[in-house]
Order: sequence, then C-alpha cells, then structure tokens
Amino acid sequence: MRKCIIRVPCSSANIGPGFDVVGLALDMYLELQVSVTGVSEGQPLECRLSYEGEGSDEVPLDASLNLMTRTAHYVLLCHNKEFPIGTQLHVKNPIPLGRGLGSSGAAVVAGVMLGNWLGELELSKERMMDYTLMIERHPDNVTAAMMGGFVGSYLRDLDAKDLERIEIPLSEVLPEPAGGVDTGLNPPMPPVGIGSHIKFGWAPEIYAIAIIPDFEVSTATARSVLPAAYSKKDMIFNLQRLAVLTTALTRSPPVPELIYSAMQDRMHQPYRAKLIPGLEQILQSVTPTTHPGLLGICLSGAGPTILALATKNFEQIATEILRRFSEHNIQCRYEVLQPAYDGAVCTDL
Ligand SMILES: Nc1ncnc2c1ncn2[C@@H]1O[C@H](COP(=O)(O)OP(=O)(O)OP(=O)(O)O)[C@@H](O)[C@H]1O
Ligand SMILES: N[C@@H](CCO)C(=O)O
Repeated sequence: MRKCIIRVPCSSANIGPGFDVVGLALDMYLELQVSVTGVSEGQPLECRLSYEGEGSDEVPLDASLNLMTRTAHYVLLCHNKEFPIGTQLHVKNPIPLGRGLGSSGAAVVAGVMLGNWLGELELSKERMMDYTLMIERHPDNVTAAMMGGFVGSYLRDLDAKDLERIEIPLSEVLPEPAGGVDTGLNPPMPPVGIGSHIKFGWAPEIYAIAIIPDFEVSTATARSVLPAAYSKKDMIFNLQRLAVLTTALTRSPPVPELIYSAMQDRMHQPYRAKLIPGLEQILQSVTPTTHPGLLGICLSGAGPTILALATKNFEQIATEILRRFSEHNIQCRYEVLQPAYDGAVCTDL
C-alpha cells in the first residue's frame, strides 16, 4: 500500500494595496491523508473520500464533484492516467470556506499535489503552479499556498497559442462531474511558465490576526462589485503603497506608521464595503495610535475576514474588531497566525 500526507496552508491575499498581486501563506493547514490500497471499492473515479472540519456540510464527497479530486483528476488526465484502483482520501480542513483565507486556493493546490503523487509524475513545484493557474486564475492565493511565505506574483504575457489554452472556460479544464480517459475529452495541458513569483522577507516579530466573521462572501460576488476600470490617481495610490509595503514588512523592528499607511487601498476594499457591514469603520478606527502593537489592517483576500498585522496586544486588537462587528450583529472568531514558510508539502509515509 502507498501512503502520503499532503499539507497546504491557508493564505491571505492582497494585504491592502496588492490586489491580485501579493499573498501571505499562514499556518493553518488543509490536510489530505492519502492511501492507495489496490483493491477496488467501486467508488466514483476509484476514489473514496471522507472529510472533517470546515465545509463538512457542503463539500461534496463524490470524487467526480469535489474540487480537490477534480483537480487531481485533471492533472492525471493530462498525463493519460486515472486514479489508481482503491484510492482513499481523508481530508481534515480547518480553513473556513468563502471567508478570504484562500480555502479554494488551498483545495486546488492540494488537488494538484494529489494528482502529482498518485500519478507518480514527479512535477516540480514550478510546474505544479501551471496546473493551479489553469484553475484559479489569479495567482496570489495559490502561489502563496504552494510556495509559502510572503509572495508577489504575476501572470506572464503568453504567446497567442498559449494564451488560447489558458483562456478556455474553466468548465473545459474541470468538467463537473469529472469524466474518465475513455470519454475522449482531453483536457488542455497548461503552457509552461504561466506565472512568475518572488518571495519577500518577513520580519519575525510580525504576527497576523485573522478576525473571521460567521458569514461567507464568495470570491465571485466580491469580484462582481469591482469597477471595470480605475483612475490613474487610484492606480498610483496603490502602486506607491505596495512598493513600500513589500520591504516595510521585512524590516526589524517594524515601523507601525509606515506599514499602516502603506496598507491603504483604493482598488477593492472601498467597493467591497457594501458586502461587509462595519468594514469601513473598522479599517479607519483601529490604528497603531488607538492600539499599540498594531502595524496595519486590511480585508483578507475577498473578505469578509479582517487581517490585522501586529507585534503584541493580539487579544485587545481582536476584541475591539469583534466588538465593532457585533454592533452589526455579526459574530466572529479570531486566530493568531504566523507565516507558513514552506508552503505545500507532500510527505511519503
Ligand atoms: N477543501 C475544500 N474541498 C472542496 N471544495 C472546497 C474546499 N475549500 C474550498 N472549496 C470550494 O471553494 C469555495 C470557496 O471559494 P472562494 O474563492 O469563494 O473563497 P475562499 O477561497 O475561501 O476565499 P478567498 O479566495 O477570498 O481567499 C467553496 O464554496 C467550495 O466550493
Ligand atoms: N485577489 C483576490 C483574492 C481572492 O481570491 C481578490 O481579492 O478577489
């Protein structure tokens, strides 16, 4: 019997001004316990799936419908392979779904690593990134989850032929339900090197407090409220701050006033405020002056989670944000997290 464990961290995208550009992997891990018995159980795609944790009431256990196993299947089909007979998968997921902590990015990265291990494909992490980017088409969460740490990324300008391949509809990359090799539907193999990324440093005294409201905002909804174009003034506002922020977060000791102002944003947070009651007031009123130890505050990914970067007083900072959300009848929990420097890891057992 072959066995492995795949662990993929959650991630917070944008960090204020870096919309679709920067991501921070954090130490809350989606875990897949995988075994291949060689004995068929007659399951869809030959994969039996069990699941515990966040999303257990909504995540499908049919492998032809589940995002992780459909992704693994895509990777296998690209190599003319199927799930090995008697594949068993137990999933432990502490990452809340649709809250801005990269649950879908982690699921896609886990699925690509799963396909790579099951098919004994020996793909590099760089090549696995190409498969993830065929599915989740903004690179911030998946790059952080795969590579770990604080990461900047972009999609390369591809030549016309390769561009065609990555622009095909997601339904052709990941049909639902997933079909087998014998359907004759060959999924598109990703071009090589869709994205590029770089890891930034991170000052070790900076912790991330994730304040997680008890409601979901899907990324699709949070993107639908954004404008199609931005003014030159707003673009420059964000670019200036992002340029400062990526280095400010590496410096020890961190400078709160610099980080706080460098985490301001005009590209997504103002538009998403209508989806998240209290967001605007929270971002404006919780500052390094009112809360010593706070460095900066932003929406995590597409929200509704708030990410506060801080060096101390974590409980006081979180309690204040919880209190402000409760004025809008929103209950929250919070987690104090640190960067997950290694990103996704697959360990043979
Ligand atoms: N472990 C998982 N297994 C299967 N499907 C998952 C899993 N995690 C997330 N998903 C799918 O991804 C959806 C959530 O994705 P969405 O992009 O809306 O939010 P998010 O990734 O949590 O937040 P963000 O992208 O803002 O960080 C879920 O509704 C579910 O369909
Ligand atoms: N950059 C993305 C992250 C969410 O997946 C967004 O803010 O929409």
